Amino acid sequence: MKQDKSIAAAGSVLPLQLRSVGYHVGKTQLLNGIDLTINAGRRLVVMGPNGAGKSLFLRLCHGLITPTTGGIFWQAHGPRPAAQAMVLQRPVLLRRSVRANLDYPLALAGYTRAMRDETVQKTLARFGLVALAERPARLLSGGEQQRLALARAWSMRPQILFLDEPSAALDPSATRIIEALIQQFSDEGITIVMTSHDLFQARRLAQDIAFLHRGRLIEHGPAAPFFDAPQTAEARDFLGGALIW
Ligand SMILES: Nc1ncnc2c1ncn2[C@@H]1O[C@H](COP(=O)(O)OP(=O)(O)OP(=O)(O)O)[C@@H](O)[C@H]1O
Repeated sequence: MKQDKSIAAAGSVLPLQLRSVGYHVGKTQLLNGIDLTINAGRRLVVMGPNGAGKSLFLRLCHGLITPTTGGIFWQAHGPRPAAQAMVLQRPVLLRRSVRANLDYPLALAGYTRAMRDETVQKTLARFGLVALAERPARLLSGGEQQRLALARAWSMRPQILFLDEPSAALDPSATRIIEALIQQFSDEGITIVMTSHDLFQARRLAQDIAFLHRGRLIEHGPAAPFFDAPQTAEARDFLGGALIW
């Protein structure tokens, strides 16, 4: 089942603009002076050493936390609640069946019973989850749980998907499946913003890179030039394996 691109076209929430965004807790400045525009249809990978602020960046964009300085601006229509979704490294699943995990957010979004049944069935089929539909979601394997989390996010027809280390806890075969799904979402027109520790994964998936270091955005642009000729010493060290925090 393909996403209906006309929905995105009718009321795009993108681009998403971050203007002088900062975030501090107490006296500690965790993110500082971030200016960035996230354009529709791109795959942006946020990179940087441990503690650079990658997860905070995603949480700010998604609206889980609010900048303490600057602002985050969606395109004029404002984000309808389901226009953006976030999937965490360890997905938060309800203590209920796979089917119920898919049904619940659709019910919250006001889908009728008939629409929910149809959407859930199509989503189960699309993500290879039919045989697992009645299983308790929390008993699925790590790879299956992540697939369910992506399926649940996708079923809400988001225009932009934030993924925080979507395959960090997974083995290579589960990682391949998650990467293929991300690529398919992108092909369907969903904008992807994800963090990754894995340089190989970033090379496979990124069209654009945002490189954070100590809470600052120090490189941002197309992926190929970043990997071939990073502009900053920090990015060069990071790519060479020398910069770990
Ligand atoms: N609520 C908070 N209060 C204080 N410090 C925080 C808070 N949230 C995050 N931090 C700190 O902010 C910094 C950035 O955290 P963040 O989780 O964004 O890093 P990250 O780049 O995702 O790191 P990693 O690659 O290790 O996952 C870290 O030093 C973290 O300890």
